[in-house]
Amino acid sequence: MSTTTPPDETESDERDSALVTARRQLERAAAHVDVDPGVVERLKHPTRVQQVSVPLEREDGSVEVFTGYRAQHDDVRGPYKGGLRYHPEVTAEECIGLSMWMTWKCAVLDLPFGGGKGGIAVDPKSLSDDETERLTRRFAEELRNMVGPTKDVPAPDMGTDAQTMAWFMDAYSMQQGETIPGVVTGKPPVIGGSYGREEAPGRSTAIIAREAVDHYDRNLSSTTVAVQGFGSVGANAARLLEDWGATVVAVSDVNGAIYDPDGIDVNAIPSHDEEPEAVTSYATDLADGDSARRLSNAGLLELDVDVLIPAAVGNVITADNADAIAADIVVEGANGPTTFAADAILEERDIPVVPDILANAGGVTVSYFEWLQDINRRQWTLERVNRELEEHMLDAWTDVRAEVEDGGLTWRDAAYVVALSRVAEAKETRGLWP
Ligand SMILES: NC(=O)C1=CN([C@@H]2O[C@H](COP(=O)(O)OP(=O)(O)OC[C@H]3O[C@@H](n4cnc5c(N)ncnc54)[C@H](OP(=O)(O)O)[C@@H]3O)[C@@H](O)[C@H]2O)C=CC1
Ligand SMILES: O=C(O)CCC(=O)C(=O)O
Repeated sequence: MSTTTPPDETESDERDSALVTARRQLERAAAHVDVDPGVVERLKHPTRVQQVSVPLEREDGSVEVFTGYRAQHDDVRGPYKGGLRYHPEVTAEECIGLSMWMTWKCAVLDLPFGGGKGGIAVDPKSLSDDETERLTRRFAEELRNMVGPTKDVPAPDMGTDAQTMAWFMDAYSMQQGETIPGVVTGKPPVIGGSYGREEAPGRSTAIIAREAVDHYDRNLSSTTVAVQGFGSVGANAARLLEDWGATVVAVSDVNGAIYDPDGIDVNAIPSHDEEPEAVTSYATDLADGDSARRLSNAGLLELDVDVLIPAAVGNVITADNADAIAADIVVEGANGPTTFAADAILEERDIPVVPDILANAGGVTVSYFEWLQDINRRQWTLERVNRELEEHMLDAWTDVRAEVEDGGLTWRDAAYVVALSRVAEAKETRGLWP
């Protein structure tokens, strides 16, 4: 057993950074794994973090300089892997925490990757398409020495999409003097992207929610679901769960939520990439007599539903509202939606939280399929992608469930135990210490 002391669970702050939360989660899980404490200490820190200035010529001719980051946490199992986020609150500390979660996510899914994450502190809604392209191309130039198909492979995250990846790939390829599709994943299929990547994190969240419902002896057709966020993760998870028979009673965008106890037609609402902020404008467009009503994002989290899927930003379930969560099961579609203190409160209240590093891992799993397709210069069908994704998710679910059932662990601790064991074994086998 590790000699690492589990942290005090009563310490709480909803402003905890992703890094603080990720370190506490690691310390807690390490107490359940026979791992060298030196390895755990090393894994609390990234290998490196690059901060870059990204100058942008705005449409009016002025120049604005944005700050970008790329955090590389660990690569013992393979190249660093993880998304690029465009959001005003991106910081070095957030990228490090998110890169730690990528290390665990890739290990839970047994993918040959380590963890990375990056982004630019910018509001993407304030940029024209041309400005986003110029910003992305310059960011790719600044990161050119860090990234590459065998070194570090970025992908989409909040505020970025397939087009962003296409610009990044093109800028990198032009610098290298040859076309290198495998430098990023999540590209459009016409330039080496994989079918099914865009909906994959939502699909895996839906698969894991379906398995969790079954695990707790419920039937999907009598399951109510509330989903926060209607982007790549939230919209796709909501639509699939509805297709599979669940009743999605609430969804939200940045401005608020809509709620209808009889169910919302989630296919009728554009997702974030189709039309940002469409959920609340859909509510405004509802004809008189429709039963859907407006709710705040905080109100959505407290609905009495079978399954709650936070799929937008981090730190939304905190010590302040964990006592008010009325869902029977929480499935994390977003990265880091539950603070460390909230986790302890939900555990005390017997509300299972199926963690991000398992539930939303479909994104990086299909990124892995895309990387393989790029190396082999051969495209898979959507049917094959979805079939293999389903298999990978069910294998990971089975591995994590075994730790829950055999070890009496929470779902988060169980996922960490699976991941940390694999990372630690790789380090010991390679002789890389710490
Ligand atoms: N994309 C990916 O491949 C993966 C993403 N994730 C994680 O999932 C989460 C969502 O990412 P993704 O779906 O890609 O993001 P998108 O940018 O596609 O969509 C984000 C959604 O969240 C809404 N939103 C933004 N801010 C808030 C807020 N403060 N409160 C409530 N809703 C908000 C947006 O509303 P609006 O339309 O109004 O702007 C939009 O509906 C993030 O935590 C991300 O790290 C995890 C795995 C993979
Ligand atoms: O597809 C990837 O490489 C990573 C996606 C991502 O950033 C995530 O899973 O949080």
